[in-house]
Amino acid sequence: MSNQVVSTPVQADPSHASGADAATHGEVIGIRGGVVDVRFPQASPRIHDLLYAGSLALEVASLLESGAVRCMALAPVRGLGLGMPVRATGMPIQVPVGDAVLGRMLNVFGEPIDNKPAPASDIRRSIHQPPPALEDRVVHSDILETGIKAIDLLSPIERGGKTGLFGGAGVGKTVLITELINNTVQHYQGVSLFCGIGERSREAEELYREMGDAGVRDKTVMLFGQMNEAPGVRFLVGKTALTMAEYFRDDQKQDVLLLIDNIFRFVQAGAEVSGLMGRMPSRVGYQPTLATELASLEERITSTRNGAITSIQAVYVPADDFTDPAAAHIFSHLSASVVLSRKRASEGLYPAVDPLGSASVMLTPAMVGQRHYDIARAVRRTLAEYEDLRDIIAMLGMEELSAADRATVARARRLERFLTQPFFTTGSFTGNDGKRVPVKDTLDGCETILNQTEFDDNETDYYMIGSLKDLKAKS
Ligand SMILES: Nc1ncnc2c1ncn2[C@@H]1O[C@H](COP(=O)(O)OP(=O)(O)OP(=O)(O)O)[C@@H](O)[C@H]1O
Repeated sequence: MSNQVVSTPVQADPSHASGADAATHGEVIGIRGGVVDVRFPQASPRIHDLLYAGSLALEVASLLESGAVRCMALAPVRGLGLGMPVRATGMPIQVPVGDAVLGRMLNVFGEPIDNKPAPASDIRRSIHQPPPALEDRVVHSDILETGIKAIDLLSPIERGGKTGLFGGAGVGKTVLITELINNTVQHYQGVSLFCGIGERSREAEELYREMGDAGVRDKTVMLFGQMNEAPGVRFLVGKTALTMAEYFRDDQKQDVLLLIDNIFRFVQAGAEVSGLMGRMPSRVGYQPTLATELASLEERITSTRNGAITSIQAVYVPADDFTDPAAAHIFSHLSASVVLSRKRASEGLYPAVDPLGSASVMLTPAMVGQRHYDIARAVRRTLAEYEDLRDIIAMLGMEELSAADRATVARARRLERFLTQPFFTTGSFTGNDGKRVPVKDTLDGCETILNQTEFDDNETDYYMIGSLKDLKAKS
């Protein structure tokens, strides 16, 4: 199964059949990793055109002098040599769109990697599209409930907006995005697209199986350009996903849920390509075109009068440094950010959502209601006060605290534990059955803890439960 995902078949060469003329023929004049230079003696192709050197697909990335072009290779360049002939197709990568791609696992060309025949769609679209015009965009003011307590309470997801799941290596981004798929896709009125960029093929395989088990594969499209694939593929697969999402939104007038794991790998692939293209690196070694490349993808993820694209994107944060230019740029595109903290993960407080670092534009009284807003603020305040008291507790012990501070600590520790939650997707290795908690129960639970004055119960009873009703069952 996993070797299905890792394979990088190339798109059937359309110029082959049509008998391309001399103007479409060039030769390889330079190879530098995944970047290939080609000279065309007559008319040179345009930016984004697809070329073929044998069966190796290339995409024109920039124009050089005297009919030469610089291209990204879309598969390993092994076997390619200087002087080899190259054919231009005269068009960009075009992928199938529409119902035929539903239930399928595809690559950057929209070709199957699930051992089934190619999607039978008459409609193909170029993967390079402009973002919708400003006047066509609409802002939705609706919340997508996830059933995950920490997210629904502190960083509600905007329907038609973009949410980022930020975190360093191994803090639970993939687990969280898989749980979000499990909790939202089944209840979502529309289609879902999952785009795997630069992650492990094993995760793709697991996801494919889980989608099948959850019975949601039929209204989901899965696209992969994984870790082992050429940087050009990792750079473009997000655009393939967007092209399919745009068709569902604009032509079929459907709402689309777009999940991306991991958008940082798109930036990273751009940096790899940029280095090979010979561009001077910019801050922290990133490509000088980071902001425009990211915008070319993010600006297309938007809602119009036709339908909404709600996107949830995992964002790897290198070395847990949130000032990293890639993380900072991605952050600026989002309406909600869920920050995962290594400290909480190391304490086993999963999902490791940082209550003080996570935020959402939806967390206002007008959007979530005054009660939700007040409870979220009180939870944050209590946890922030506990953070401040931690050093004193570490040095002097709990005994030195005033009665009021001791009550704050007791409430905060109960809140921290109450905001953990068993996941459906981790049930097999934690032994805890997953729980989907309605936001009403989350608010009731937090309110009860915030109003608590007697602390004779056991704080560990609050760990890994769903709503407070489970606490009674547990004790
Ligand atoms: N909600 C959870 N419940 C229990 N364990 C979890 C949970 N989330 C994460 N973990 C543990 O943390 C490990 C890493 O999680 P995950 O693969 O999601 O991290 P990641 O942030 O995607 O990592 P990477 O950046 O390396 O891809 C999991 O294999 C699991 O053991």
